[in-house]
Amino acid sequence: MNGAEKLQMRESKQMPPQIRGSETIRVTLANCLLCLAACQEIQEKLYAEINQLFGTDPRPAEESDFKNLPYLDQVIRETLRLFAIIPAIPRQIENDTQIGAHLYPKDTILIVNIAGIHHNPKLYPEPYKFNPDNFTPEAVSKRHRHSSIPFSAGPRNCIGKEFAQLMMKLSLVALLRTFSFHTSIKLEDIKLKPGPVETISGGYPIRIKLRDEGARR
Ligand code: HEM
Repeated sequence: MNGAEKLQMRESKQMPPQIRGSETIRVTLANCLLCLAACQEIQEKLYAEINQLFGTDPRPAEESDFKNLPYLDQVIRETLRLFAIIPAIPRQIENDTQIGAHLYPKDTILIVNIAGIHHNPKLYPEPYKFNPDNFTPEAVSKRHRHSSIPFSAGPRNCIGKEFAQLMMKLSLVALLRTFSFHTSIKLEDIKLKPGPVETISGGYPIRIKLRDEGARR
């Protein structure tokens, strides 16, 4: 079986279509723009990083640029922490398994609570605040490597992870170079709507402004 056939088989047998497609990217990008609109100082810090790299050069971003945009990476990782769009995943265990004080018999279905991990105050002291500094190299080095798992972990993790991150970075750079985003919504007032991909209930208003011609690159 070649790589494409394997991917097709995994897609058709395992996952609801929303989880494996562009829906995940669309929802995460919308969540990210809302976070940036609600936190202007973070949006401007990100814009400054992008502006410093591109200056007056009108060329579009490409993959090799992203090693020079560390704050962009932090912003996306923090968005996926705060809004774990796939908040939980099931796992059926193959053998009797001891976890802490509990012995789970073979075939038990356990739920990995991704959102619970991401909002654990022992890992993130202010779990409901949008704070990309949760993902500075220093902060990451102090936490367990599975303290942020929006794409799951292990051999069955998300096969589209790299593609999704690339698409989100390309889109955000293009959007932020041209527009600024504004809202009066407070992130703490947002309600989530459960589904295969968790979205924000009822939508939310964002004002999009064209950046000044002088500031725009
Ligand atoms: C922000 C974007 C995305 C997030 C947060 C995300 C998250 C996840 C998660 C949590 C899983 C479950 C893995 C598990 O059960 O351990 C998964 C599986 C999967 N994802 Fe994604 N995903 C995203 C984008 C994508 C994209 C763009 C594609 C396709 C190009 C994709 C393809 C898949 C496939 C095929 C699986 C099933 C893997 C398997 O069962 O072996 N995902 N994803």
